[in-house]
Amino acid sequence: MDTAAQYVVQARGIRKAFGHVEALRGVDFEAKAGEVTALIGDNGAGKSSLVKVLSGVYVPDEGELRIDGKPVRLSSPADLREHGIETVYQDLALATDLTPYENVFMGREIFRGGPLAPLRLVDRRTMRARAEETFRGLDVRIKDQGAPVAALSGGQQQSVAIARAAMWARHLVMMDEPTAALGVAQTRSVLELIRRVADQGIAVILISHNMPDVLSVADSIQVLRLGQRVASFARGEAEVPDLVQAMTSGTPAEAKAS
Ligand SMILES: Nc1ncnc2c1ncn2[C@@H]1O[C@H](COP(=O)(O)OP(=O)(O)OP(=O)(O)O)[C@@H](O)[C@H]1O
Repeated sequence: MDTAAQYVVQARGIRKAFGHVEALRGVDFEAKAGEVTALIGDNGAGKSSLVKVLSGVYVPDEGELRIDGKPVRLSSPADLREHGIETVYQDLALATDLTPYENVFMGREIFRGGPLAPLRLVDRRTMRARAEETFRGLDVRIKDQGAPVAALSGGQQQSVAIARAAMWARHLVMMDEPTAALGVAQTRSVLELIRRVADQGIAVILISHNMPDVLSVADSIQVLRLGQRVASFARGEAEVPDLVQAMTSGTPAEAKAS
């Protein structure tokens, strides 16, 4: 039986309005450790708004948010990091003139002699070694670790952003359309990377418009429509037409038990 404690993140009855627009109208949502949970829905269904609530960017008007079973109030993205939650946004937020390891540690640098050392010298060697260990652990292969991120392919840049999130996340990584700009081969390798991140015991929330991608990688698929969750499918329970049907005409009454 499902219990609150079994979920890394659990949202209940989340409401968020912007003036007269009700972006979220009592959304329920949950994600488990070690699983990829896809969040799908037509344009304007409320996916980005929900992710922004889960990442502390928006404070919900109503509803409850639990992390590891405990009620939390996230009111800034900094709160989120404290809870071990990372987000990979569409623009990746990489500094393209910096190397992969500098990006991994951007804003979280390690200093020689620790945080209280009189001379704040960045410990490049340790940072690079730790970042490379993370890349290896996730099988992210980057030919030239000393080159700026700008020199990498789109797929490799996406992989650096995902590996960075996975390294810092203790609980949850959220990814907004991570394969939208990629070709076929790069998409496949990023999907495999997403699977490996989940296999490390982290909960992954994946927003995607690409139904075959979602079906290939997700353990659970949750469908939003008009600011509400209208369906929830476990792996193997749905094919593309079922997803499209739920996205375009689902009603909460039709939702399968989640
Ligand atoms: N900051 C905002 N101000 C006003 N309205 C907003 C704001 N953010 C979202 N909305 C509205 O809330 C609704 C849900 O939008 P949201 O971006 O969450 O949907 P989405 O499912 O992510 O859509 P898309 O796939 O197009 O990104 C839409 O009607 C949108 O216009």
